[in-house]
Amino acid sequence: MAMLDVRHLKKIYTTRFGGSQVQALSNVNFSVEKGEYTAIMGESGSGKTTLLNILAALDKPTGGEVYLNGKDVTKIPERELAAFRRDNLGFVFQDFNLLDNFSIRDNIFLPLVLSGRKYDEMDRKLSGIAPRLGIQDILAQFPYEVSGGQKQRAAVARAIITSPQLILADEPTGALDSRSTESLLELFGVLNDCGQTILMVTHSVKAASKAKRVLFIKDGEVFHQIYKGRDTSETLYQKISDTLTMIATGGGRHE
Ligand SMILES: Nc1ncnc2c1ncn2[C@@H]1O[C@H](COP(=O)(O)OP(=O)(O)OP(=O)(O)O)[C@@H](O)[C@H]1O
Repeated sequence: MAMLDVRHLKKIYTTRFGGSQVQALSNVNFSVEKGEYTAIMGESGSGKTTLLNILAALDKPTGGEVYLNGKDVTKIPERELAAFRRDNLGFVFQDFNLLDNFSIRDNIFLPLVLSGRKYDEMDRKLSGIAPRLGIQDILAQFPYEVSGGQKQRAAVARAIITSPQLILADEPTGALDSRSTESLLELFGVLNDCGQTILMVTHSVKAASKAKRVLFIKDGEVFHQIYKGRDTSETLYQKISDTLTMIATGGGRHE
């Protein structure tokens, strides 16, 4: 059984007043096996964020199902959603989403605090991951006192401290300079090598070329996908660029 199974996903937004409708997703189908590292690409407005929000159970689809380890996340009752997300998913966002009034340490602890863990346990978990992320020296500092790259590393620590089934990343390198981008992508690679399943929405060909598989969304469907296989990141980079050019120039479906 696939870890994540997305079936016939459809999302139609209806504007509040005029009743005009936007079809953001028409029929999205794909699955992700445990341990995969997948990037999702597509032109602006192609429905990537909509898809990620539905996978994260932050929004409901108009139709279709999303199974995470056999459980349909679209059917989880509202009152169970926060706990479901906390127990199963790790999030990494473009703008880090750290709380300014919390130290880096407390930001990282937050999901564990919310699920009622003891301080000793939280501290033990953090000691296990902080050196790998290179953030041991900034744990007492506040988000506004550290660099963008450090903030994103703290956000990754917060995402993995609960040992989530799946990391969902939305444009994680979008606010980073090239050095921090490089280091974040390296970190995702290491996490994936250790078995972490990652799904990342990105506009960056560079970021996507570090994944093991790239899905392209167009017109609300999965239009094409590329597996890295034995290719180098450079070869994958070229294949992604070619596909994006084809999409932008209205090329035909490739599957
Ligand atoms: N809340 C909403 N109400 C109405 N339409 C929406 C809403 N959110 C998104 N849309 C529309 O749905 C479509 C898909 O949007 P979405 O944000 O998922 O695309 P995206 O691929 O993530 O774009 P980008 O790369 O620019 O972030 C777009 O046409 C967008 O205008």
